[in-house]
Amino acid sequence: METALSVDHLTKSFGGRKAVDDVSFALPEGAFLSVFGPNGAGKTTLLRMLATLSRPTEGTITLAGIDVKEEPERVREAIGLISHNPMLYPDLTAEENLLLYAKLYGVSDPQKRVIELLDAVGLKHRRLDRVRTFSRGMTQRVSIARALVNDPSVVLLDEPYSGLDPHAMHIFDELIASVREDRTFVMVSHDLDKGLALASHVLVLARGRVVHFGEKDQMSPDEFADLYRTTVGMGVS
Ligand SMILES: Nc1ncnc2c1ncn2[C@@H]1O[C@H](COP(=O)(O)OP(=O)(O)OP(=O)(O)O)[C@@H](O)[C@H]1O
Repeated sequence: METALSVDHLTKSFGGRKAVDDVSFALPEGAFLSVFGPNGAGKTTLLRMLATLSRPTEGTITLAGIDVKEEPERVREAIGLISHNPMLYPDLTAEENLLLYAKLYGVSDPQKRVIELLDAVGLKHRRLDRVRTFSRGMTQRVSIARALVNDPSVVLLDEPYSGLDPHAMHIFDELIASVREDRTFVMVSHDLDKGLALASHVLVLARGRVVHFGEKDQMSPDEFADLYRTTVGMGVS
């Protein structure tokens, strides 16, 4: 199986402090990595480097065979990012926002793709409303549609469940299941149950370092819960 994502000796320093400290792991195509760890462990910093939003201080990231430092534009075409920032224009409608991204990525038949995506996230009926009139959960749903507009091979998710009600969480789970085939996922989550349910691989960080990386099935849920408790006990960095 092809390697979808390879992270080698990755470090990010802010001032003298290492937020991510010598992290290495590799994921095969189609894997779903859940990243866990206490506040300040370096999860978002890691995800931001994968998303080309932050430059590594040391080490390399190879995503879909492309070196992130050398060709960040090509990497951006291969990824979709769902984060706390919805990356939407509040004064544009849901449809206008998605059309903008679809055209930016050169999607063929953008109108059709946008309607499909809005339908998939349960917002087709609100497509002509401005995003500023949406609730947080609805905005999050448009943001999920935005992240999938370019049909990315790697999807990066930072706490995707935050702000979603149980119904929207269910829609999100179904959406992920429906787009999961042939894609690789990296998801930062504080929700152990949700994260483990989706994961094929698990990464636990504390103080920027890898505490555990492996296939989910290498450990029983109880063993994992014990490991996580110990990690959280390592505290905020
Ligand atoms: N732009 C920045 N400038 C300085 N320090 C930063 C910056 N971004 C993150 N840090 C520091 O890096 C460390 C890791 O932060 P990060 O946001 O990656 O943690 P996290 O695991 O995502 O935490 P949380 O679970 O609270 O979201 C923290 O000590 C944080 O203060």
